[in-house]
Amino acid sequence: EEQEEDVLRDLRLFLRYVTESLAQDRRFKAFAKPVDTEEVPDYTLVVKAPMDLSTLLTNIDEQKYVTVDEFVCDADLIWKNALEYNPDSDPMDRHIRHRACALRDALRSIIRAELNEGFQRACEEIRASR
Ligand SMILES: CC(=O)c1nc(NC(=O)[C@H]2CNCCN2)sc1-c1cc(O)cc(O)c1
Repeated sequence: EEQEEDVLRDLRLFLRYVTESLAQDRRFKAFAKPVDTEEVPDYTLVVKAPMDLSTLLTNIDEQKYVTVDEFVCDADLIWKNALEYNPDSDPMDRHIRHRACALRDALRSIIRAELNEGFQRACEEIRASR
């Protein structure tokens, strides 16, 4: 009902704030858009569930997420995929891994700093009721 839609609207605002904060950080440029599988043909052989910051924003607009944890599951794919696709000692692999770990930490840090416990619980109760 109305109160639930109010909570879910606030969730979308919060998730856009988190995603835009990451998208503005120059360190995370490589994670901004889907990896171009024409340019990187072996990418889909290694990475089974691609994800990027622009796709997160689309998912938010399409009301895919009812809790912060559901959003974090998708957001975590971005850095997990990068670690998986860049396992080697190659300088470029190491460079991308450092940025993937920075994204992992920035994501958790923004959420911990800005998320109200009661609000997260209200979202989880809506998820449980559906
Ligand atoms: C995001 C990601 O996982 C990624 N990984 C890369 N790894 C490499 O290029 C390593 C792979 N091992 C052999 C030596 N090269 S490039 C790259 C990337 C960077 C962008 O600026 C945009 C984009 O779409 C993808």
